Amino acid sequence: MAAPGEWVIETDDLSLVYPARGGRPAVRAVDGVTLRVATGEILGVLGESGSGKSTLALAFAGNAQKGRPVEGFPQQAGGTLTVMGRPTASLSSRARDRLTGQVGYLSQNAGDRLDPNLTVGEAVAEPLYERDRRFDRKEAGRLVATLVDGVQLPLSTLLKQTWELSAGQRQRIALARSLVLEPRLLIADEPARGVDVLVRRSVLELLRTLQVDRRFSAVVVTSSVAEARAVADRIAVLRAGHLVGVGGIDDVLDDTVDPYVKVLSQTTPIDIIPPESRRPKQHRLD
Ligand SMILES: Nc1ncnc2c1ncn2[C@@H]1O[C@H](COP(=O)(O)OP(=O)(O)OP(=O)(O)O)[C@@H](O)[C@H]1O
Repeated sequence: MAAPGEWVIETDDLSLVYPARGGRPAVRAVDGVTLRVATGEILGVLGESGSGKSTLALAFAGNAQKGRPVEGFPQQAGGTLTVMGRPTASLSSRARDRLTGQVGYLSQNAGDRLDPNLTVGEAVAEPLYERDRRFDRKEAGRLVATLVDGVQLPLSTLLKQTWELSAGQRQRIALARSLVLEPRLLIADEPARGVDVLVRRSVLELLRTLQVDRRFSAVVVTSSVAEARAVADRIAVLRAGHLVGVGGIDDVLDDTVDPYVKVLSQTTPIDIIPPESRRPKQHRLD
């Protein structure tokens, strides 16, 4: 258990709302969530569709505020959220930009959203130049090559256009891109959702390997116990915006009386990676 001050994310009774817009009623997507993420751990977030996982991930990446939010982002309607020591509710826009720049965010479809006009090398390096137009080219090349190697793709990939890659390769490149600014915290929202089941696991295992090597903290939204086991130290389970379990995976699955968690806990054993196999030894190149 981490000592006080070693939490990279802390929420207390956090509620997140999408305000009413254009005739649509307001939606309370997250309701009264209290949890903490320790420095250096990966917290997996599980829950059925619509339970509030993506909304929580957006807030953890620094995108929720007290005032009226940008379209698509939630409003912090109650409670507190502190990310890397900074309460997020009423940051100035400059402080918010600084925070969102320090947190890596990987969305479900990040691979598909890579600019098709860029080479892979340019796509991975782009955040460096968005932050500092005069960033040293040699240093950028070194960082990008290390990351592309880290996501288990050959360096020849750097010269390809992003559209030339498979969906799984694109998602790996998106993972590399989300790490190029060397974030202390990565928020990954179902980072392998769009890719097929086998490749999906390899993306998650890669994320785990990179996290061990680079020692960042992470919150990873996943859709199955197997994926959570492959990647997370602890899990938090959401149901209809409420936190219904948090802790070690087996403890949460054993202890709960929540019907959704019960269903999760009955996932067939074949779907579950045994602990001794969690550290990937080899990666397939897809
Ligand atoms: N931009 C938005 N505007 C209004 N309501 C939204 C918005 N995004 C999500 N919601 C609503 O908030 C609730 C939680 O959605 P959220 O996407 O966080 O759930 P989720 O657990 O990530 O679901 P999924 O697994 O399907 O991605 C749902 O009722 C959803 O309809």
